[in-house]
Amino acid sequence: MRVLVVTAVAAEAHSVAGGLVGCAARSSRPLPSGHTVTSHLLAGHALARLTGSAAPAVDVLAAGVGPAAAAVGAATALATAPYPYDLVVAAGIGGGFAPRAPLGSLVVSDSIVAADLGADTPDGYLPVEELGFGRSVHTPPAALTARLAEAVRGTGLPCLLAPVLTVSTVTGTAARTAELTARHPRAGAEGMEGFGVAEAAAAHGVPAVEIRAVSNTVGPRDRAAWRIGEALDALRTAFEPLSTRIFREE
Ligand SMILES: O=C(O)c1cccc(C(=O)CC[C@H]2O[C@@H](n3cnc4c(=O)[nH]cnc43)[C@H](O)[C@@H]2O)c1
Repeated sequence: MRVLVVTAVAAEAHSVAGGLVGCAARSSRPLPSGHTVTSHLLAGHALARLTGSAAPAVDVLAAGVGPAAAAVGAATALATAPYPYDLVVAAGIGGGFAPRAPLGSLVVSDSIVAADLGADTPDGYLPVEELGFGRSVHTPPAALTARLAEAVRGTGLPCLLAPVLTVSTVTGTAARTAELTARHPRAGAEGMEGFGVAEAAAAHGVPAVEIRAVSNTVGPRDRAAWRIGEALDALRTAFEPLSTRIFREE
């Protein structure tokens, strides 16, 4: 399986790469945007065994913060890759919805939702579907997300299979948290890139999934409570079983 992992920032990309068991960076491919895709060959990867080539199995890209940067980075990587990808993963730290997704836990997306892609009206929020154009939800393959979540749980880390919201503005008030929770009662996490990555993947006919390691709780802003280091460690741990099990499949 060839996998493109898209993070926002380099620290997240390093955590992902650090979790890819038994491999180091093999090559890097600069994109016209100035970003770099770093390629990793998983040890014993079946494709490499078959071809004898150093074909990369997992490519990691730090594309920038926000859905637009993520979409541009992912789309450019997909369009310029010398081989087709089988899966795109949006990965990074994120806000967790309490009590479902505590600090340091993981959330695997059973849907990737653009939570602010719509219209505000006196009668409430309308998603783009109700405005008559576009889409605000991508649904990853259920069998794949179940296996990803199960693999992550095997590390001992709590892992929720739930909707992951994409927002352009980090939630920082109780009122906004309540609004999002009312609209998405099962939401596990929010981030700022997943929907952009999923749109790019969909344009290339490749399935996409999002994985968030919870660094902070969605709610009133409290910088002292952020656990970014813990979340980056959890992200690294989560990618270990993905690289030893799921990504090795043909
Ligand atoms: O200044 C703040 O209050 C604040 C709170 C949380 C996160 C930020 C960021 O600038 C990080 C954005 C970056 O990290 C992801 N992320 C992490 N936590 C959240 C969150 O609670 N809501 C949305 N995104 C989050 C995000 O994907 C970005 O890549 C600032």
